[in-house]
Amino acid sequence: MVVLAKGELEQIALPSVQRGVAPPPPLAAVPEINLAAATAGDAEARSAAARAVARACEEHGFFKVTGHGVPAPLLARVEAAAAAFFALPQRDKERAAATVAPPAAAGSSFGYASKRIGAHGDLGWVEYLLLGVTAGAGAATAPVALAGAPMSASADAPPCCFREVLSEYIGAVRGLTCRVLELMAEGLGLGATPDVFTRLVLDGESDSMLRVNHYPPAPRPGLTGFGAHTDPQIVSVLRSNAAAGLEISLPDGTWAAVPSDRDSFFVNVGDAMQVLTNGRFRSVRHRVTVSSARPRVSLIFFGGPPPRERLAPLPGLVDREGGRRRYREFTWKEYKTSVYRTKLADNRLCYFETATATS
Ligand SMILES: O=C(O)CCC(=O)C(=O)O
Ligand SMILES: [Fe+2]
Repeated sequence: MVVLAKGELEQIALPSVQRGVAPPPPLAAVPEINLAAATAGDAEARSAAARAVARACEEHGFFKVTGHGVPAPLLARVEAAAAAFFALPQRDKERAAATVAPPAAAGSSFGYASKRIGAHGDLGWVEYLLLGVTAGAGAATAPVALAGAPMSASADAPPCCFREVLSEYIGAVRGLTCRVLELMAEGLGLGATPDVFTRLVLDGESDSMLRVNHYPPAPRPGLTGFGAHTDPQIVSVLRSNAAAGLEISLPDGTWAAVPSDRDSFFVNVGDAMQVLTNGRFRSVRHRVTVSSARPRVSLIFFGGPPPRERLAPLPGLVDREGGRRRYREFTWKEYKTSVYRTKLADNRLCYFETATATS
C-alpha cells in the first residue's frame, strides 16, 4: 500500500486515455437480466434467463442485473458512508488505512491508496479502499468478517459505523453474486452441479475482496481513472452512483461506454471464470475514464476462490470441445502471485494457456 503526502499527490502526471476526437459511443444494447423474474419460480423464465446470462458472458463477458433485491436504502447508506469516508482529511484516511489487516499475500495491496494502482507504476485519477472479505461458514447471508475496514467514516458518524454498513452490503452482494453464479452454471448446462461456482465464493477461505473507488471530479476530460484491465477473480459485481465512466472492450477491440445506472448492478466475468469455462466465457477488459464534473463512487465485490483451490477447465466443458483443454491447472495462489508481478494492462492468462490454446 502506498499513501502519498499531500504535495506529492498533485505532482503525479496522470495519463489521458488515448482516443480519437470522440469518446467511445455508449454500448448499444447492454445485456440485461431481471433476477426477480428469473428466480420467481417459473422454470421456463429461469431457463430463458440462464441462457441469456450465458450468451452475455460469451459475447461480452458483461451484463447488467436488475430486479436484484438489494434494498435501495442500503445502497443509499453505503454510498453516503463511502462518500463521507473519502471526504475526510487525507491524514484521517491514511490513519484509517493503518487499521487494515496486514496484506494476505506478498505484494497485495489491502488498505487505502491514492492514484497508485498496484506496485508497478500504474496510475489513475482514483483513490480507493481495498478490503479482504471472508464468508461465514457456508451461508450467503452469514455475518461478514471484514479484514479491517475502518471503524468509522467520520468522527461524528453515528455508532452505526462504516464497517457495519460495508458488512451489511457485502452480505447482500455476496448473496446476489451467488444467484448470478447459479444462473451461469445453469446456462452452461451444468445444472446438475448448481454449486460448481458458488462453493468457491462461499468457502470460509474464499479470497473475495471489496474495492471502494472514489474518482474525484476530473480537472480535464478524458483522464484515466482506472486503466484497462481484466479482473483476475471468478466474477465481479459492481455498483456505482450516477456518475458515468465505466467502459468495456468489445470483441472487435473497440471501446464502448456503459451508461451508469445506480439502481442496477453490473457483472464482469473474471479471468478465473474464463479458465473454468475453458475460454467459453470471456473475461472482459474494462477501464474507467473520468470526464465528469461529479465524483464517481463505485463498489466492486470480487468473488474469488480459496488460495489452495486448483483451477482448471471443467471436464464437462472440455469434453464438449473434443477434449481440447485451453488452460493448464494451477492454484489460485499461483495465479495471484503472477498477477502481482504484472502491470494492470497485462494479459496474465497467457502464462497459463496450453499449447493447444495457441495452435
Ligand atoms: O470503479 C469502477 O467503476 C471500476 C473499477 C474496476 O474495474 C476495478 O476496481 O477493478
Ligand atoms: Fe476491474
